[in-house]
Amino acid sequence: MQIGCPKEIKPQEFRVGMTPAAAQEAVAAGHTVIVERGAGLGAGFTDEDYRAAGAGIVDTPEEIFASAEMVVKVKEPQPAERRLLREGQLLFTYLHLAPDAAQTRDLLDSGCTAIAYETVTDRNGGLPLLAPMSEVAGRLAPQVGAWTLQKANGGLGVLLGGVPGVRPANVVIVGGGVVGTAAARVAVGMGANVTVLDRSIPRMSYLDDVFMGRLTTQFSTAAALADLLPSADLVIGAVLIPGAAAPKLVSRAQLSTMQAGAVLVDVAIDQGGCFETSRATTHADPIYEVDGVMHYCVANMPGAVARTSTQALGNATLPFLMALANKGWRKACADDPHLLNGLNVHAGQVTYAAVGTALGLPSIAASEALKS
Ligand SMILES: NC(=O)C1=CN([C@@H]2O[C@H](COP(=O)(O)OP(=O)(O)OC[C@H]3O[C@@H](n4cnc5c(N)ncnc54)[C@H](O)[C@@H]3O)[C@@H](O)[C@H]2O)C=CC1
Ligand SMILES: CC(=O)C(=O)O
Ligand SMILES: [Mg+2]
Repeated sequence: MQIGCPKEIKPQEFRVGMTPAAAQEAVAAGHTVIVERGAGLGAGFTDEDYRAAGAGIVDTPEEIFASAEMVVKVKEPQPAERRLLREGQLLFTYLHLAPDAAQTRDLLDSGCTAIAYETVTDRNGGLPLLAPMSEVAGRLAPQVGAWTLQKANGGLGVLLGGVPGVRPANVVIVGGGVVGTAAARVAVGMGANVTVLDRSIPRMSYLDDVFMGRLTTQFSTAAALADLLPSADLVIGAVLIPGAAAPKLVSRAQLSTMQAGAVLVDVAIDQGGCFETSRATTHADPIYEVDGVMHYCVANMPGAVARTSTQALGNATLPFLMALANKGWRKACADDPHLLNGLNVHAGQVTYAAVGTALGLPSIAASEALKS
């Protein structure tokens, strides 16, 4: 199979879809890999590294999209990339379609087959291609929250860990999954007073066990969150209903109950955000203020630490990438129901129910797409 890896073009996105190690494995299995010139530089990989792995270097994204049977990326295709997608072409990347009607329409119109990293599952009920980036974004969330809390950035002027004689910051983490747990680990490590809200009792039981009294868990209801907001210094949004638009858990009216200069970090922004006032921002301009409350809503947080993130993502995607290349997407998905769960769009149809529901579009079962 011809596999193509273009340079990411989302603002300040320095990750790359394939590492030289992944290219080397694909080439060793008999596939052809083409990589756009400079695609790996932001993550620390030179064109020479890819050449040494047996990949070809091409100058433009047009060359990649024109000849690759499978395009491997990190972020959802941007409008200029969507114009290059072809009927029958396989796209393997993050998509986050539920909050993104324009992208969904373009993918449907292109006739491509698109497998979304974020809805591929594993046998433990996890999301193995989302998890590595959630580990990164979760660890970054208290770090960027602490930065935003600094006075010069519009924040309260509160140090997360406090100092002897002065209380630490109150950090509320909504959603105790992969992002929430990673965020809790760092926030606890920085000395903050941490509360994690979730609706899964087994999840809270796990957190209670591993943190051994270093944080508080609370069942997530509107009332519980309303109680915590007035004293919260930093609120981290980390909920997920897989494939679906994030539920809005803090309304605009509730911002007035918070302290001026308190900070919301909405990690769930890639699924539309879990605070009513969230709108996606970029690393170039990450924060804004609404009603006195600072918001950080970068949809590609792991791009900030592109070296770590590219390696972590590449480790997780490689087995699936190899299955897709070796068997073709139909057989790979027929053999692996977890990979089939990643199928979001095929030949002009939505193949993931939560995406169809969020956007008011008809959808077919992914298993039906295997037959067409
Ligand atoms: N902005 C960025 O750069 C990145 C964003 N993300 C996003 O972060 C979000 C969280 O991802 P993961 O932690 O991997 O998901 P996860 O599935 O591991 O955890 C989500 C948690 O939310 C809980 N939850 C669901 N509804 C809830 C509610 N109403 N209140 C409280 N908790 C609730 C679930 O029980 C689960 O424990 C996703 O939207 C993901 O796409 C992930 C990586 C990077
Ligand atoms: C998960 C995601 O959207 C990211 O890593 O950018
Ligand atoms: Mg995203």
